[in-house]
Amino acid sequence: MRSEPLSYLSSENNGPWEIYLEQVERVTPYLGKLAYWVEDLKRPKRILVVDIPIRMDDGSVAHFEGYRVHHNTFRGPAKGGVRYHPDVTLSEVMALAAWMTIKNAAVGVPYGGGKGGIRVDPRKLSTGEIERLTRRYTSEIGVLIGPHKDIPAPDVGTGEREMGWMMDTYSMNIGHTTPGVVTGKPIQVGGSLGRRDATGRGVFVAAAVAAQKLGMDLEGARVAIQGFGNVGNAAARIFHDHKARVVAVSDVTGAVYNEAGIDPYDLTQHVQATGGVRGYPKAEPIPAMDVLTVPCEFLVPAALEKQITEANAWKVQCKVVVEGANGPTTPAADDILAERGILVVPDVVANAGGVTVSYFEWVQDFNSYFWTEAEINQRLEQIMRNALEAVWQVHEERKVSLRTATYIVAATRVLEARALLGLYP
Ligand SMILES: NC(=O)C1=CN([C@@H]2O[C@H](COP(=O)(O)OP(=O)(O)OC[C@H]3O[C@@H](n4cnc5c(N)ncnc54)[C@H](O)[C@@H]3O)[C@@H](O)[C@H]2O)C=CC1
Ligand SMILES: O=C(O)CCC(=O)C(=O)O
Repeated sequence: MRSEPLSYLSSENNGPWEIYLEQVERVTPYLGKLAYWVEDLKRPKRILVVDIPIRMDDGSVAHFEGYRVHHNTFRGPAKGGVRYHPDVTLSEVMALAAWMTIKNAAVGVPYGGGKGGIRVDPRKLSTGEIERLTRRYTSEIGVLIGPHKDIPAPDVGTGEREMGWMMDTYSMNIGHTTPGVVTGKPIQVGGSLGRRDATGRGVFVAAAVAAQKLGMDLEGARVAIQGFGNVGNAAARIFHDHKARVVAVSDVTGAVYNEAGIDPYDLTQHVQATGGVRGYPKAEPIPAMDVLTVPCEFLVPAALEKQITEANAWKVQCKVVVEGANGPTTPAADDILAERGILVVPDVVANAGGVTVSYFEWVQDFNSYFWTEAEINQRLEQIMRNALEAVWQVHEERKVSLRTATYIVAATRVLEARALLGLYP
């Protein structure tokens, strides 16, 4: 099948979208007849770029650039988070949307893939400005979102608060309360118990499965975590609750290290009081990027893309990388880690706990009947374990990395759906 390069992409090389395309290249030889359809994975279904003008507190008007991308909808409505970060680009949102397609198929939730974002540093805006930005963005992307079309959720720089505003704006615009339009909302307006910690909990389950497969003990295992937001913080607490030893943590303010272990609950209090991990008195400061290369059993990148690269992969000293972030490891780094015998549990299954509980939230919203936190956590763990077992089986049978194994499982599901929807050769 012929394919021309996408004309609307910038000349960016080695950006997240190129990383995703390389991952698709790597899975293609394993897709058999379904490879006929692989072009579908390389093209987002639709892209919306919006201008978001808002009134600033000083009376001026500022314009922000926002995006919503539907990568694929063969298996269900688009689904994926919304990122507020100054470096957000269309290429990045396209990749994040595509990773959602793969992830949702890998864990078997009935969604395609979508993602959104705004090029903004929310730390430089007041609460009122963020609220106006969120509401205007929601209205601007209103043509794409809806409980049966596309269901946004939190990502970097957004959380329950923004999801509440998004739900309210959408509900006002269509004239009735619509909790199912977003997930990751506050519990009081239709959110789900367990969603807040779900991604970190899923990361822990992925680490536990890896530990069992490799015959490692979780108790006392050293864990280093890059990023101490929704994902990194929950992962740190859950590892700690299971007697693993969190030895290093970083965030945008810096990194801290303590060989004897850091109590993430105590560190959270410090972060709440001071705005970041920097200056935490019960650990020593280290250079921010060293969090990726300290000696440990489990390394959890839980911040941004392209953190483990050709430049530092040879310095990584863990046994297992469990990707909490989306796209933290480049394909070249993947190869270096594999050569060095370091196992990578890839983002598209390791961090799928968030969207899995988002799925539970969506189902609960439709039924207006809410489950207990114990039910949520038990079902989450079951889905994660089933997905990881399926991926591991392919990894062992086909002798491919866990990432390619996950892509084999997921791309097969997406492209089988494609074939069943028509145009079969
Ligand atoms: N929130 C969710 O449910 C899910 C998030 N993810 C992914 O997990 C990653 C983190 O997302 P969240 O925790 O939701 O974001 P967040 O906004 O809650 O936290 C991000 C954290 O990363 C830190 N950070 C930013 N730049 C950094 C840098 N250069 N070095 C070290 N730390 C840095 C921030 O200070 C903050 O602690 C992203 O890749 C996101 O796409 C994946 C699945 C679900
Ligand atoms: O909960 C969701 O719907 C999506 C979360 C997300 O953006 C992700 O998994 O990267």
